[in-house]
Amino acid sequence: MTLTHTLADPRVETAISRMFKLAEQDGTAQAQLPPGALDMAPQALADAAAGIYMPISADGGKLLYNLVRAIRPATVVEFGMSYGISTLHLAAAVRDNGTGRVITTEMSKEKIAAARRTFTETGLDDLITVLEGDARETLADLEGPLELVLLDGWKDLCLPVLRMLEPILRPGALVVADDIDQLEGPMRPYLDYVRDPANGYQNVSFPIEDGMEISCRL
Ligand SMILES: C[S@@+](CC[C@H](N)C(=O)[O-])C[C@H]1O[C@@H](n2cnc3c(N)ncnc32)[C@H](O)[C@@H]1O
Repeated sequence: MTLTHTLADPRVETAISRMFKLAEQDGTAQAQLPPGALDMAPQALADAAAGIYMPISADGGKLLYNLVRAIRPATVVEFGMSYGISTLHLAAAVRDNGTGRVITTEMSKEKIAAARRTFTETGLDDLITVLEGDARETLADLEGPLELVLLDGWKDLCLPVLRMLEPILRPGALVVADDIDQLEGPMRPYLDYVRDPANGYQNVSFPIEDGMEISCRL
């Protein structure tokens, strides 16, 4: 007997491959960012980077799918949706769990419009709530407990967003942060925080492409 899963659903597989293919042009789009773009305010940077996918890696997506399958969270929260590649992996796992939902956040209107179309095309839209605007505001009143959080927005905001969600993380919750190798500089305050035993996390750096830090709330 062959068991199947939602990542193998042709609608989902096609959308993910299409977006990974388009993301191969990220380097060209990135070169068009104005000088000093990384010093821009979060919204201005999001608007300037609207053409850039910046996705998790293919293996990172599979890891997220497996984590969600194993944990069976009632709510998955994502900081930084972009065009929704990671969101589709999370939602596919929620679909296969038969329970749960994904709450994701994005501040680029262009990306939100495109991602909504993709979520509808893939039939996963009923599981995904897109919160539009700055995650530091849109996630501020979220109700817990949270069992799985993906942090993939602007790197300097990962720590503030984690600190905001920390009171509603349930013991054993996993927090996954992407790009810890490639963007080690901007991620430094976040990594220093979660790796300090005084702050209540058990960590592992997972060697997938640009590196993912997986932190378990104690
Ligand atoms: C690295 S990309 C996310 C990639 C996505 N997780 C994926 O795998 O396809 C980061 C995204 O986070 C968004 N973002 C950054 N800071 C944000 C904030 N404060 N609130 C909401 N979205 C934010 C950016 O606009 C950008 O699209």
